[in-house]
Amino acid sequence: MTERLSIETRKTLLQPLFNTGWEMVESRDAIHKTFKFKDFADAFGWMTRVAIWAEKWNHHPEWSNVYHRVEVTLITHDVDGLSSLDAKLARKMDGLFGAGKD
Ligand SMILES: C[C@H](O)[C@H](O)[C@H]1CNC2=NC(N)=NC(=O)C2=N1
Repeated sequence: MTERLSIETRKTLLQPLFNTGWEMVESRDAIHKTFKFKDFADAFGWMTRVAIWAEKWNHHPEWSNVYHRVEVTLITHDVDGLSSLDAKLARKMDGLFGAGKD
């Protein structure tokens, strides 16, 4: 069962993400990050890799792409707020982003 993050869990799960550039969205219990790539092919390649994990975990990002930039918002719609699934997907996105550039 998916639950909204407690105050305590927010500290342990969200703080490391804030350190990598994720931010709370104003007026919504969600997190946002802008990922910037070398070009469109890198951006779309990353989105494709993320999409496979999103499907596997049945947890999907709100995102948009313009050329080499991808804007991502993560929220758990079922609970209208942040759950551990958002932290898990955010970590995966950061990991795949780091893996894409040497
Ligand atoms: C029925 C299905 O399990 C739900 O709609 C899933 C699909 N993907 C989802 N993705 C996100 N981000 N939040 C959800 O609550 C969610 N729910």
